[in-house]
Amino acid sequence: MYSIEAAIDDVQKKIDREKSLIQGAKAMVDSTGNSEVKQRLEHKIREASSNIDYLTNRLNSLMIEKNAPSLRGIQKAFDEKSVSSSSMSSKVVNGKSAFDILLSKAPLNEEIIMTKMKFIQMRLVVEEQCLAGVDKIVNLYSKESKNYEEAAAQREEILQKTRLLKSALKRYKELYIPSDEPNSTASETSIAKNLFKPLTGTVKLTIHAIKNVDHTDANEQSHGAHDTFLNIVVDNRVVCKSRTVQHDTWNEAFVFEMNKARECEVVVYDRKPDKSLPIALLWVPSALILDDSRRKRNLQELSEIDWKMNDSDMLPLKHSSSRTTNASVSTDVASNAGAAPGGDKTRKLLSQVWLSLEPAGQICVSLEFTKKVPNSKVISDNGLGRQGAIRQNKEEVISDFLGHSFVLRQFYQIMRCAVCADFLKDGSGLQCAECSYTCHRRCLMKTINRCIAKTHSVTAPPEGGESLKHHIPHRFEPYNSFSANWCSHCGYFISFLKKDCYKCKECGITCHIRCSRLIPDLCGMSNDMANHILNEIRSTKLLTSRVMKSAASVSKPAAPEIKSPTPFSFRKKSGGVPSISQGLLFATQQLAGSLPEAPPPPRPAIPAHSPSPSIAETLLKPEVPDVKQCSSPSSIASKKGKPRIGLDDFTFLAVLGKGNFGKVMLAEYKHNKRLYAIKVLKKDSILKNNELESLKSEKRVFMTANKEKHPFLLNLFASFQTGTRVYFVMEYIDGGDLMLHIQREQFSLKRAQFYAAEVCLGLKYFHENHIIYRDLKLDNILLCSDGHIKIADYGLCKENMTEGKFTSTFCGTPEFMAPEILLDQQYNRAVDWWAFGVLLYQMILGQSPFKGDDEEEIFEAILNDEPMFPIHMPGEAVDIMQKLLTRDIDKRLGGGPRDALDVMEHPFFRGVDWDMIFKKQIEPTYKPRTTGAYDINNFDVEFTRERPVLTPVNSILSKTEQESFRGFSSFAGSED
Ligand SMILES: Nc1ncnc2c1ncn2[C@@H]1O[C@H](COP(=O)(O)OP(=O)(O)OP(=O)(O)O)[C@@H](O)[C@H]1O
Repeated sequence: MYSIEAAIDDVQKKIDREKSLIQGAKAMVDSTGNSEVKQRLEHKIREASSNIDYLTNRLNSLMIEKNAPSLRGIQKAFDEKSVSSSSMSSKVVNGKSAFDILLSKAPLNEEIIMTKMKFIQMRLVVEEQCLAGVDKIVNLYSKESKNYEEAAAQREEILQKTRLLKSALKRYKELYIPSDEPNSTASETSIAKNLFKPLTGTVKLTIHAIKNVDHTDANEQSHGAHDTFLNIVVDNRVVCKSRTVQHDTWNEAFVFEMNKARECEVVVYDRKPDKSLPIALLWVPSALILDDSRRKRNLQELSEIDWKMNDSDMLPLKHSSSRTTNASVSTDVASNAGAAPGGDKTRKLLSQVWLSLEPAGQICVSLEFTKKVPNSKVISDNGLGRQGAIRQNKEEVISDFLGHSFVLRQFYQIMRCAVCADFLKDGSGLQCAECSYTCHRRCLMKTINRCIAKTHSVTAPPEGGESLKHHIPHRFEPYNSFSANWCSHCGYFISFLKKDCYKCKECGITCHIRCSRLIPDLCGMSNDMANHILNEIRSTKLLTSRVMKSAASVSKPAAPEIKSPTPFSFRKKSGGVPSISQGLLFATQQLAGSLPEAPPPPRPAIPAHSPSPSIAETLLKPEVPDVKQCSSPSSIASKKGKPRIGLDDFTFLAVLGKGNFGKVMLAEYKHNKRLYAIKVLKKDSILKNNELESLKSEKRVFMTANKEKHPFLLNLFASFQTGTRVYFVMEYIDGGDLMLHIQREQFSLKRAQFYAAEVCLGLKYFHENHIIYRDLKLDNILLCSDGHIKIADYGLCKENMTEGKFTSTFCGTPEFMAPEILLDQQYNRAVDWWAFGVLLYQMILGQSPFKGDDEEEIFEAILNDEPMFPIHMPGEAVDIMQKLLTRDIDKRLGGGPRDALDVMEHPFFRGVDWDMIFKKQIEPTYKPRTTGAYDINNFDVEFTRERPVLTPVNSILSKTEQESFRGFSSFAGSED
């Protein structure tokens, strides 16, 4: 149990210890004549003094906690306030580097101690794994063989490294002081969480020198000369060796490739005639390089921006730009992006910086990194640019076993199998999508826990199956420790000192408190033993049933043998895991079984409506027409007398836009010459990407928008389909989207506020109708000719999201995705308010709050960086953005039960008459210029220069697949 008195006592003892260390060292300094020994002792004195500083700080806060706990709250509130009110406060702006954790001069704090302990623990685990491997080799060969010798030497090296690491760990443990504040020190950085993120690129590492290391022969006689060399190790493979030097100075550069590598290590050796052993090491997990590379990029970009004020307008300008109009911002940005073909960019991460070696010493290095980003992942624009939305299909369930829905996952942490307690060596394993139970693929069949999501008891038997009747409950009690522990259920590393860990007093297993209810009551029984007993039960049962059967066969003729159902099933496809499309096909076949047979398809009609009929003819000829599609203008009226609509009724005039999912074209309705925007989606890609349900949902959301003719939501005129495509016929908004307009000119604060108010009402309506929009961005806000806006693109909407309901699909447009989506957590409508914050930031400041060269960097920025605001920006504007861009959903503006109302009441919207906004009675400050209905100047030339034709689709859909689109077509409210 934590007691402040005990903690104070503990810190005091630690301070005294450091003081006596200093005294001892000082006495030795006076008595030695060896300059190197002197230098090392002096370093030890400095180190102990810095430890005393840290410990004294901790002692002071403990005293406050003891004597005036109320002051602590005030202090905390003050700290928080000073962070939020400082508009320039940001990890990026402060220039904080991910390498700070390794800097030799970094003043100690709890975060550094915790992270270092985690680093060392992880490294120890890796060494442990290597040792196990080497041990196998040692046992395999005879003592005389060369392989044996090599393996034995390697073994000794690993043992020495382990000794060094353990001694470092001991040092940090001695400095650690427990705190009662929940999660005070345990808030892990993203680096600590994703230690094993793979990294691909080229590293240039220059080693300048080392100092203060414990050389093996540091005695009076050596006079500072040692034969020392370094190895650079990437994922346990030596990639570079340095030359041997005598005075710890190299100035040697090493260039090496990291290919999906997870760690890089510099190991310092003292060369000896018989064997050379490591004396110090530096461990750099890939996550550090990735994180620092991203921060450096953002710093560089920020340094190029000059925040200027112009009345109420904030204009971020680029130094390099001698622009007179805002339009050149986007040109600048675009050319900057173009400078990185293939996504390769070299970043100088460290320049002659001293980092800490473990267990003692420092190393001076310079580090450059050129990240290799696959072309497909490069974000083409550093500033504001179009970005398609992404939707990740749900991970494929590859096995249903004991109620678990196992998906194959790749982890970026060291994970432990819940069955055999061994590590997931290559980071891949099975995890239940429902309860997070994690195991090796090979251990699946040895699992004995049932998924609690499906039953109330973890050991309940499967239907007709066997179960263990043992109930020996674990005796769990809260546990805090420095040692590396993994959860016996979900397999994740248990964060140090997070007060969410249990350890069984009897058998010693550890788990998260939240996972403890999922662990079966089999204290003291190994998984192997449990399986053994289960097998015994099974064979006894089988034997008994055979005996019974043979007794019965004396009187009855033998019945055919019925195979007992297997308790698990792998969903198989030829050659392994089934594909999503196979799964879908299966689903649609199932669905088809419940649908009435469709009439045989009529002969395809050749449309005569396209601006280039010859192309259209060739394109459309092979199509299997829609079962309900009208084939000629005369068929506008259906059997029921309701009008029908089809491809023949439109003339395509121009391409207006393209997204990740479809293409939007301007089309003229032949019957009244009215213009519509038609979104065209290919059926085969809908099926291939498992997006049938979202297509249907998109249409239902259109219906919801149509229902009230909401002023700020795009309405649907009709929908129809051909054999290969589906079409949404939408009202045409001729002013273009806000992405185009912001690239033309910066919005004034007033203009941004006006658009934000209208968007806010659109979101409010969606949320009231239990829809989360999930794709708010400038590209999806269209500007009408009267200057008002309409929200478009309902492709990512999630319906039925009543209050308190959560969902989990990973989707959105990278720069706008809320942290909870990125963290794979369950999320709710608050994600729309996060995106609203990003949108507001972009509209007001003309750039994104979270930037990166690729998706990965953007995601890291969203999870770690604080957005920056110009110093002169009005307080309410900063405040609303900070409140919307709050990572904690419960604290996020709009995240509460009052939803939009809280946003509408924020001082940023002070003076806004929401009723007048809704009735469009506020005159917009800006109206897009158009010369007439057919003017497409408000659309990106990137799209409008394309020919408005439908490209050929080669695939032919089966009847069942066609059937799955039944019900899509509708016109003026009528369904097919
Ligand atoms: N009704 C419309 N009137 C005018 N232009 C439109 C209309 N609907 C869409 N657009 C234009 O087409 C572009 C792409 O449309 P949309 O966002 O619906 O496609 P998408 O494939 O779903 O895109 P994303 O990948 O962003 O989800 C829009 O950014 C806009 O410029």
